[in-house]
Amino acid sequence: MPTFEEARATILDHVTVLGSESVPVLAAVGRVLAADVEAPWDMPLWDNSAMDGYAVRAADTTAAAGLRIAGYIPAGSHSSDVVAAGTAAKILTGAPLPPGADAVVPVEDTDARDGSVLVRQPVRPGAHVRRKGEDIRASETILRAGTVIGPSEVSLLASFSRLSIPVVRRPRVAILSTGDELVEAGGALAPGKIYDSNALAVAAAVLQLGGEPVQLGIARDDRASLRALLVEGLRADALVTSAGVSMGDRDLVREVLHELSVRQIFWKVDIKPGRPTAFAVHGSKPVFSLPGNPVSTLVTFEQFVRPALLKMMGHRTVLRPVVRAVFQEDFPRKPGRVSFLRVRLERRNGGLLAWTSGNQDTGILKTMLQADGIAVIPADWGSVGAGDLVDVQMLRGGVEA
Ligand SMILES: Nc1nc2c(c(=O)[nH]1)N[C@H]1C(S)=C(S)[C@@H](COP(=O)(O)OP(=O)(O)OC[C@H]3O[C@@H](n4cnc5c(N)ncnc54)[C@H](O)[C@@H]3O)O[C@H]1N2
Ligand code: MOO
Repeated sequence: MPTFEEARATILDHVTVLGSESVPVLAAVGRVLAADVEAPWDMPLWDNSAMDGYAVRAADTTAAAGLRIAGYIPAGSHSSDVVAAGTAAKILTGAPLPPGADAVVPVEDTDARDGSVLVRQPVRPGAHVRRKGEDIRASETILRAGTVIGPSEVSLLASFSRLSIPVVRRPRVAILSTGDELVEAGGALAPGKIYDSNALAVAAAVLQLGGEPVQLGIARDDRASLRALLVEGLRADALVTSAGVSMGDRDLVREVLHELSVRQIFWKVDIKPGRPTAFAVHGSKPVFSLPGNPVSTLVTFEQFVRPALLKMMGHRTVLRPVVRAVFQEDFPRKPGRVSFLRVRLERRNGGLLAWTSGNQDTGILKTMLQADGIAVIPADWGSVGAGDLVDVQMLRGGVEA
């Protein structure tokens, strides 16, 4: 049976980055650039003023002489009139520097009167001038493949009028619930039946990381039903099933997958919850069989499916940030397997404190809702005590304002 780390590493070894597609820049937000982007031209395109003021010859400003105002260049216009010795041109921020000028004097450092301007302090050549190409040079690589597209990247692309870019495809993730007890949410319940919450929970998790969920519905605990839906699911980029993988005599998922030539890589991981998790591949497509208890489904998705899908989408950062926190209670446990504890976090005096969010049974969904993170307790630890330092995977970013 693989350890937690072995299982996660094995999964990541078996998945590869999907192909790419060209999409509009706004549709690319949060997605991963699939090819380097080069600057088509210099940025700025030409020398221009960084201030509202006067374009001058720096040499003219050494004597406190008045310069005749010989032109006006607002943003959006340009002038090819040379700024001759003893003259200045009024200029606004962003406007191209006129020929002859080599510096800009901000308006607040001048006194203008009767068509001429007095510069109070000498300025050096280049003062308040944004040089052609000072930000970016033509043909420079401005974005590297692997970059996650956000507002700064979009700003850069828009400044070059680049409206579409190649990004890694979003995985289509087929989702299958299994079990005779399940009824699709919205349907009528009968004795012994419960609503299928896992399918929507997994779909939500897939959406949250940028994938495209494909709902297959519910397979019954018989071979024919499972087979039909699993075949359909294997057409997607990845398949996630829930339930039907433990010891019950009706836990048929792995058997039917095997009949469909899906190669099992492992079954069962040394973790709690989530031990019956299975991982298999169909060609290069990953197939995750998660345990059915809704908390186990969410926790194992988080630990195994999320990093794999992020890798398929080209992300290099596939794991949650981990923080160290001081545990605030006693949690009895025996050494053996890694435990995932749902914890609340609080920042006090610059340090992080962690409490369990309540009952840790896998039948208790409420404590998943109340968790800020998942504390990962190493396999060889015994009981966790107040004061112990624990590593916590952050499920939500940011802090309350
Ligand atoms: N003899 C053993 N029994 C069990 C073991 C074991 O090692 N030996 N492991 C237990 C653990 S741990 C888990 S987790 C479950 C996992 O079993 P399955 O993945 O086969 O899932 P089921 O038994 O079908 O269901 C478990 C539980 O979850 C509910 N469920 C299932 N699917 C959904 C869904 N889509 N939406 C909402 N709830 C769902 C189901 O009704 C059960 O209550 O096995 C233990 N047993
Ligand atoms: O995997 Mo079970 O996941 O411990 O509830």
